[in-house]
Amino acid sequence: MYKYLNKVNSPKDIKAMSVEEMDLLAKDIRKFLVKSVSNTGGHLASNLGVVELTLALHKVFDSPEDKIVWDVGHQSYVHKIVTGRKNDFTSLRQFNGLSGFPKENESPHDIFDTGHSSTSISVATGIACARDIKNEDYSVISVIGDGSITGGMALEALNHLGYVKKNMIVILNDNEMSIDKNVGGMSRHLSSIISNSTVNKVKDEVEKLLSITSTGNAISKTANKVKDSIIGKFIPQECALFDSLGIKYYGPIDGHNTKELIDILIKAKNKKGPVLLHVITKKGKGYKFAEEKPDKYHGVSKFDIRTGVLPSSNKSISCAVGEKLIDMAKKNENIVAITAAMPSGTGLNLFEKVYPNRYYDVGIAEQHAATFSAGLAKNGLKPYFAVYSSFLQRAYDQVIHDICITNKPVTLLIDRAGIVGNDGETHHGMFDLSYLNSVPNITVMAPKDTRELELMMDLSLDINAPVAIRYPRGNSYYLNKGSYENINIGQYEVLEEGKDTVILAIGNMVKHALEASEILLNEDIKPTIVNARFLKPIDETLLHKLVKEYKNIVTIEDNIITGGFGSRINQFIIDNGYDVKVTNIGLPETFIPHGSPNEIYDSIGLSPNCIADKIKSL
Ligand SMILES: Cc1ncc(C[n+]2csc(CCOP(=O)(O)OP(=O)(O)O)c2C)c(N)n1
Ligand SMILES: CC(=O)[C@@H](O)[C@H](O)COP(=O)(O)O
Ligand SMILES: [Mg+2]
Repeated sequence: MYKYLNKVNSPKDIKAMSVEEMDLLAKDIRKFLVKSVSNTGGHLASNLGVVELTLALHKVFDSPEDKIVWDVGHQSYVHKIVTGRKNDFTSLRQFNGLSGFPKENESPHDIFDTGHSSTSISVATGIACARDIKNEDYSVISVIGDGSITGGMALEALNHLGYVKKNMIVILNDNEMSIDKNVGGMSRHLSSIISNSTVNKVKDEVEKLLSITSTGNAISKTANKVKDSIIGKFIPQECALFDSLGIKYYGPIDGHNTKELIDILIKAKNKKGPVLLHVITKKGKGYKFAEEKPDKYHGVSKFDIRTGVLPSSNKSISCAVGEKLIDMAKKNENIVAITAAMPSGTGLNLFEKVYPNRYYDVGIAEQHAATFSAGLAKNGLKPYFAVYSSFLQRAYDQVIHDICITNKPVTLLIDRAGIVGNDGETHHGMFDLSYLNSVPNITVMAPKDTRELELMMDLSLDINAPVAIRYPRGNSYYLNKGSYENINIGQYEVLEEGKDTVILAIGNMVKHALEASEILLNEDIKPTIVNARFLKPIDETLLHKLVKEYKNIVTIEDNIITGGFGSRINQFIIDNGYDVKVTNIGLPETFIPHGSPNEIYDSIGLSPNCIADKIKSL
C-alpha cells in the first residue's frame, strides 16, 4: 500500500525520483486522496487533476525558497501531502485539524493564505517585485485555474505583471471547469486554443500514424518517444491575448505528462520576464465518478469510494431559494437571476433550467455581477443576485456606489451567511450585517426559517430599492413558530412571552434562542423571545415598549458583534436615552477557523447551551 507515497516526506524525496517513479507516486497519491477525502469530505476533483503538475513543480523548484502561490487553494492537497503533512489528512477540515486551504501558519511551504479566488497573480507579482528590490534570487510561481483567471483581480494582475515584466511564472491550470461549467469569453478563447492548437493537431496526426505503424510494444515505446520529441518542439504557441500583455505564452501542455511538464518548467524557470504556461488537466482525473461528474466532486462530504455514492441530503435553503425565485418569475416577467460562478451552490441552477434567457452566470466576478445587476435594474428589470456572503465582500464598493447610491431595486440573496463550517475563516459569512449596516437606502433582513425566507422574497418584490436577505448554509428548516402571514417592512414578531429578559434574535439565531429558552425552563427562567427580522429598518415601536418593560436586553446574531445587529440596537438605546442593561451575543472580532458549525458555535459561545448559560448569568 502506498509504496511510493511512503517514500515521500518532503519535496527533496521527489527530486530523487525518476519520471517513471513520479508516475507511480502520482497513482499512490490519487488513491490516498480518494480514500482520505471519502472519510473527511473536502475538495476532491480539483486535487485529482493537479497531481502530476504539483509533483513536477516540486521536482523543478525548491519550495519554500521558490514561492508557489496557489489560487483559491482548494487544489493544494497534493502540495500538502508532499510537504510533510500527509499524516494530518485524517483531520482535514476538522475542528483543530488540517486546513483545506494553504495556511502560512501551517507550513513554510504555504506561501500565502487563500480561499477566495483570483488573488495568486497579484500576490506573486508583489513577491517578485519585492524580491527584485531586495536583490534576492528565487522563482515565483502562481498556479491559477481557468475559472479563477476570469476574476477581475487576476486580469488586473496580468495587466500589471506584463508591464513590470518581472521574472515570474503563471501556470494556468485549465480543466475547462469552474465549480460548474466554466463560462465567458476568456473560457471560450482558452478552449479554442486547445482545440485549434498545432500541438494537438500534430499529436492527433502522430497518434494516427503510430496506430498504423506500430505493431509491437517495443516499437510503440520508441514511437512514443519520437512523438514526445516532435510535440515538444511545437511549444510555445502564440497567444495574442497574453503575448500582447507582455507575458510569453507557452502551451497547451499536457498536464498529466510528467516529462513534458518537467521540461517546460525547466525552460520557464530560465526564461527572462513573465511567462504563462497553459497546462491542460482533467478535473477528477483517475477516479471514475469524479471524472464523470467533476461538479458533484468539486467539494464533497464523506462518500462511498466503491459506488461513488454521495450521501443524500435534505433540501438545502439555497435550493428553496432557487425554487421560490422560479415561482416568482412565473408571475413577474421582469425578474432575472444573476450568479458569479455559483449556480449549484446558490440554487440558481434550478432557475437556469426554467428561464435560461433570464439567467446570467458572469463567472467569478462578484464586482461585475453587482454593477451588472444595477444596469439591469436601470433598464426596468428586477434583478436577484444570489451570492455567498464572504464573496460579496469583493463587491462592497459596487453595492454602495452602483446599487445603493443610485437606489436601484436590486435584491442581494446573501447565501452562506454566518458560520459555514469546514471551509473556515476565508468562507464564514460573518461580516455582512456589519458592512451593510451603515449603507443608506438598503433594507436588510434575515429570516427565522425557510418559510419566512420565502415571505421575505415576496416582500422584496414590493420594495423599489435595494434589498438584502441573508440566510445560512444548510438544509431548509421550519420552526412552526409565530406568524407566517405577509411581513411588513421593519416589523419584528414576539415568539414567546416571558419576563425580566428579552432576547432579540436575528435570522438563524432565532432557532438558537428558542432552544436556549427550552434549556432555561429547567432553571425556571423564561425570557421573552423576539424574532428581529430586520437589521434595518428596526421595529422602533416594539423596541420602545420592550426597553421600558425589561431589565435585560439581549441581542443574538450569527455575525461579528462589532457593527452588526447588536450595535444597531445599542445605538437605538443610546439615541433614545434609555438606561437598560444590554448584552450583545455574536461572533467575536477574530477570524474563526474551520470545523463543524456546532463545534464552532460551542467554542465561541453561540450554541443554545452557551446562550442559556449567558442568560442564566444575567
Ligand atoms: C471570490 C470567489 N468567488 C467564488 C469562489 C468559489 N469558488 C471556489 S473554487 C471555484 C472554481 C474555480 O475554478 P478554477 O479556478 O478553474 O479551479 P478548478 O476547481 O477547476 O481547479 C469557485 C467558483 C471563491 N472561492 N472565491
Ligand atoms: C473553494 C470554494 O470556495 C468553494 O468550493 C466552496 O468551498 C464551496 O462551498 P459550499 O460547499 O458551501 O458550496
Ligand atoms: Mg478549472
